[in-house]
Amino acid sequence: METAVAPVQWVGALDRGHLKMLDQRLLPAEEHWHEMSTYAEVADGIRDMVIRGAPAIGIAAAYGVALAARVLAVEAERDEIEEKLEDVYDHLSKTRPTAVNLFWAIERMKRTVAESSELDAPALVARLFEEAEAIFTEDRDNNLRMGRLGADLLPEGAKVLTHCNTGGLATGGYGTALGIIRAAHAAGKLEHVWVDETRPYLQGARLTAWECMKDEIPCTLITDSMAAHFMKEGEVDAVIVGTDRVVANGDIANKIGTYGLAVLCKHHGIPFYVAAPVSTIDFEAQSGDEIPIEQRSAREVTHIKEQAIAPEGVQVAHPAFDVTPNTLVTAIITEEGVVEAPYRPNLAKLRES
Ligand SMILES: CSC[C@H]1O[C@H](OP(=O)(O)O)[C@H](O)[C@@H]1O
Repeated sequence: METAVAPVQWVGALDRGHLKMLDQRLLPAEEHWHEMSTYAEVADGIRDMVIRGAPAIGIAAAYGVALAARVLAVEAERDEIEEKLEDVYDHLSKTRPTAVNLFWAIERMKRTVAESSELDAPALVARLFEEAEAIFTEDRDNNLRMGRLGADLLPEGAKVLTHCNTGGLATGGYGTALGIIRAAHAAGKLEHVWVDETRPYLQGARLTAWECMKDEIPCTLITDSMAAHFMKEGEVDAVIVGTDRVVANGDIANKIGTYGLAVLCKHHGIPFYVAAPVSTIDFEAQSGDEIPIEQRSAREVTHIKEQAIAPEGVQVAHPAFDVTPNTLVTAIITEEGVVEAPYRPNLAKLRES
């Protein structure tokens, strides 16, 4: 039975309910859900990585817009709501810069408002909650399709290595790369998953290992520095990662450490697959050079929880993502199909989907 946990859940009636958000900073030790009723709370949750993962960030932002409209509708008429939502879009879009799903979801909510000019304020609020729910359920359905397509690429008895967390916690509740791993496991094709701990934020150790153990997927936690060794020992048949942004030429941004895995795969002749819903494709950006790379705090590198693991005042670099050139990508697995090089024309076909 699939036990993938969705990172957000709407609870209660639309007019009185709230958004539950699982605090992923506390996993695996504690499952704590925040109750959110304002877009500012949702924005803080995204910025502080209470919720993280490209699709999950987009879903949360969509609910943030709907919550904002609900508050505005108490006193404002429809047209004033549309005007005031501009500040909400701006506030949410400034939370994190790399995952394109955030901007994709905000734009989709903005388009929904523009296309609902005939609705009065209460009806507009209801329509926005409907759209946020659609973004959520479409993502999970896309994950399931992506999972099946990706699992078909793997050999029987596959030993797969993955990086960061791309499971239910990062999406609408099934996963992109971890969704493929889930599907392969369900099909009896998966022997083993090597789970990169993914320093410094430890999404692999804290989140992916937690999801795999809940689903009884055989996994081994390794430090990021061990990946090369296991590839050299012939213990890795494929690497599957998620992504925060695919651009028009097939370059991809993903959690820091991904580029190194792609180079290792090239050296060892191991397929390097990227799992990406179409919502993660930025068709406007032409190459990876255009992808904004989030720089996060020094403390996330120098401390684990409250324990310092480096001398106070040491200089720290913390790019949270890196860019892998399309030349190192074996295939991009989307819900619309498996995309191979040449990426620019083949990705462009997805634009109409
Ligand atoms: C389903 S793709 C998730 C993607 O997002 C992660 O970044 P973060 O944990 O900082 O939001 C990582 O890059 C994953 O591949």
